Amino acid sequence: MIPKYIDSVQVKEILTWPLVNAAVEEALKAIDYSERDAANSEQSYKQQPSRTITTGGNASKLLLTMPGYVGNYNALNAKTNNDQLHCSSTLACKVVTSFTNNQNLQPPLPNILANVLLFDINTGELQCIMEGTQITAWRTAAASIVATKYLYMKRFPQQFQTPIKLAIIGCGVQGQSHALGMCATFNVSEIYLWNRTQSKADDLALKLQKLYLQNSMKIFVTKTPAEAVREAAVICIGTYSPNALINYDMLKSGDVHINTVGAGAVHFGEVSQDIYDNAVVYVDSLINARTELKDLKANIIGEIGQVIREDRRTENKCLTIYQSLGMAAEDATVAQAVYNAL
Ligand SMILES: NC(=O)C1=CN([C@@H]2O[C@H](COP(=O)(O)OP(=O)(O)OC[C@H]3O[C@@H](n4cnc5c(N)ncnc54)[C@H](OP(=O)(O)O)[C@@H]3O)[C@@H](O)[C@H]2O)C=CC1
Ligand SMILES: O=C([O-])C1=[NH+]CCC1
Repeated sequence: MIPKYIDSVQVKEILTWPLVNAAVEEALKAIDYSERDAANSEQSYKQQPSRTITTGGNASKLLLTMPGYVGNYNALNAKTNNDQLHCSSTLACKVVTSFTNNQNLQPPLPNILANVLLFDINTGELQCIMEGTQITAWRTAAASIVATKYLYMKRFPQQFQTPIKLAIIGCGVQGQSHALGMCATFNVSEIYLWNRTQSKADDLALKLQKLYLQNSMKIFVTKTPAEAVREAAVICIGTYSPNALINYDMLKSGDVHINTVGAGAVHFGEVSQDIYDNAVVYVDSLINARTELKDLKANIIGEIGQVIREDRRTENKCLTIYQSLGMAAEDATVAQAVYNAL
């Protein structure tokens, strides 16, 4: 069988926030294969060994391989208006590069470029190679959305309808997808945008203005990260900064939720140590956290998936962090949803 190639145009046509949020929530929720209860036929489970990171000459050029399996999960069917669930399994491997000089090329290329290999679950044949750059941008934001839903929005009686003030620190690919996904999913009353190069924050503000013309959402571009987070209840931060961009004194109170998805040489560092010192921290994957976050001094409570499975609530007034590394199971369920919809 010759595998199909599914390009970014085809992928983009299928991606919607309800579809991606649901697929990512299933991936996060699935229990680790080693902990599954074989007698429970209802249980979804996943296997995603620690990803490999290969340097392409130096630390600014990385290749990550991310294999993942999710079994027995509830998949939405995009062909039937996203509302019908069916039991599904998926096996995939994402190969993704992070080449941080790409943005300086003429014309520039995204720093993060990805492809997802999707396999036939019965025969192991390669079904398709799917362009995965958009999938990476959307699924990372979706994981932050799911984390915000469980770690922050559940504190309020009105839950997801509660108006929130949102800060976006870094308006690159991740900042943009976080802004668009958060505004599409939650009732964002005010959004504060900061980017080192201000023109990117201005462009994102214009895009949001056009999309939310009829809406009362207020949009601000700020000169500093401190101004952006001063009022914010939810903060999304996704940059390559090697130094912390926000610290504890900048926050409005200790009742804030932070999604941190990027960093410089390591997968953390854009948020200062005093924020970690005061926060309860959840990760997407403990397996990857054990290696990639081994130097992070933080109170890591566990995986966000456990909070979802137990429908557990965090305390009403606390500082929570969703420390995102990105995991293969998310890529697998989203790529499978796209493949099924074509
Ligand atoms: N957790 C996950 O699943 C994933 C994490 N990531 C991570 O997210 C981060 C962002 O990726 P992506 O959005 O694709 O990258 P982009 O290149 O699109 O954006 C990078 C952003 O970082 C900013 N930046 C870079 N250096 C600094 C600095 N020293 N100080 C302040 N801001 C800085 C850039 O600002 P400027 O515009 O001024 O250059 C830009 O806003 C990366 O760390 C990446 O590894 C990416 C994918 C998945
Ligand atoms: O999960 C992912 O795809 C990535 N995490 C960091 C760079 C890319």
